[in-house]
Amino acid sequence: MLRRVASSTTKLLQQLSLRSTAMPIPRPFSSSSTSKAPVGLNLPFPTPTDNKVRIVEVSPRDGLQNEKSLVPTDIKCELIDRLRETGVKNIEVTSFVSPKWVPQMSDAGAIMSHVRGFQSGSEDRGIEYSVLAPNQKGLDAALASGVKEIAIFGSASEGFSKQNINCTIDESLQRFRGMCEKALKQGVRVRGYISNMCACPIDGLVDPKSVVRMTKEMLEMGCYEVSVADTTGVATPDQVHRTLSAILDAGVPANKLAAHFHDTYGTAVPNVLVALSLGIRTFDSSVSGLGGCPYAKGAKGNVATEDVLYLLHGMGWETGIDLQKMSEIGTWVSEKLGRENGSRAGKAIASMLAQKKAKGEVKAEGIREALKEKREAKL
Ligand SMILES: CC(C)(COP(=O)([O-])OP(=O)([O-])OC[C@H]1O[C@@H](n2cnc3c(N)ncnc32)[C@H](O)[C@@H]1OP(=O)([O-])[O-])[C@@H](O)C(=O)NCCC(=O)NCCSC(=O)C[C@@](C)(O)CC(=O)[O-]
Repeated sequence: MLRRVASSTTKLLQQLSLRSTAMPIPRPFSSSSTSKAPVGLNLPFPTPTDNKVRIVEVSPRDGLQNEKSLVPTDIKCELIDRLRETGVKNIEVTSFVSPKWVPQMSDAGAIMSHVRGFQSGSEDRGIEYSVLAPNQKGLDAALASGVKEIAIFGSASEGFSKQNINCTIDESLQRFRGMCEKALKQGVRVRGYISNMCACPIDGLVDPKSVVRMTKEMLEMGCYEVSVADTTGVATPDQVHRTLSAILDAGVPANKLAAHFHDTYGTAVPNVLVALSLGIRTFDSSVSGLGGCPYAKGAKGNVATEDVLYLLHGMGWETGIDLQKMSEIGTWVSEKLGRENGSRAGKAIASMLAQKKAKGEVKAEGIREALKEKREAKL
């Protein structure tokens, strides 16, 4: 997400009547929009028949695509290797996009040849690896690299569509149709992404109708699921509720949707809760909250996987992912990239473990006991 979008302080700021700070604060939305506040939020606790949530770990792609310095390919491969040990079943590993615009992803072929190593051998643990493809050229390169799943990505707003993928919404849908046809014929699954589910950094507020239309078209053309994204992390839970409800009210089943939140204003975890309360059971997230929005200084990355896991596991939802291992990856990758760990849960867990270890009270793998002790101490 890129060049053509660099100085986007325009309509959204005007609509929000805010100072031209790095990112607009989305507070005035509710007064100016026609949205009705949700009547009440029923906390989404699991039941014996509905207790599983699927996490799509997007750190190798969305988490790294905006890193300023090129991350060495072997670090990316090690990140994937480590993620494989956590129990996560979906990893978005890279994207076949123009290296002119996203040099960080220019090693997509090398990443896929690493991934092919597990897919072809006995190492396959039922993990699905996906890659982004923006056009036929990207699709052909992805297919040649042996992918089994691609993700196409469009925007619910025209401004962003033109700047990110160099075409209008209509053109993008037409392009995606051809890509889907070709991928599906070769037995490759297709996932759809829709950016700017509530607001666009260029066009301002986004009409849910546009998100509904794109979701329906992407499903019709053969996407097995559509991930609806708050690209710049400005949406508040009422806005997310409004847009997701509009999609569901249009007849799209919740199990065909995923939610993809960024955490610029700290609303990503509450937004996960809202999506969960509406029946959505698939969430994209990035270890240690890696990622960032190139459109606005100060914008943060994807919602941190550790924060989502802490929320879900604490409420009784099952993800099959080991929070301790994920937190350790968060610490490791933050150090490798010279970044602060962007996960609150990850940092808290790391510091609790460090204290315990310093006192000789816990071994490296003893975090579950440490968390249990903490919980019992609270009771
Ligand atoms: C959109 C296009 C494809 C338009 O590509 P284009 O229409 O060909 O125009 P262009 O001017 O951008 O093309 C520039 C050069 O890239 C080449 N090119 C063109 N396509 C490819 C390709 N697939 N692989 C390799 N090279 C490619 C193309 O042939 C040309 O080569 P040149 O003639 O200069 O030598 C290109 O601009 C591009 O790849 N842009 C990058 C888009 C991108 O990666 N955006 C970020 C990911 S989306 C995202 O993060 C949102 C998401 C999914 O996370 C959800 C959310 O949070 O919102």
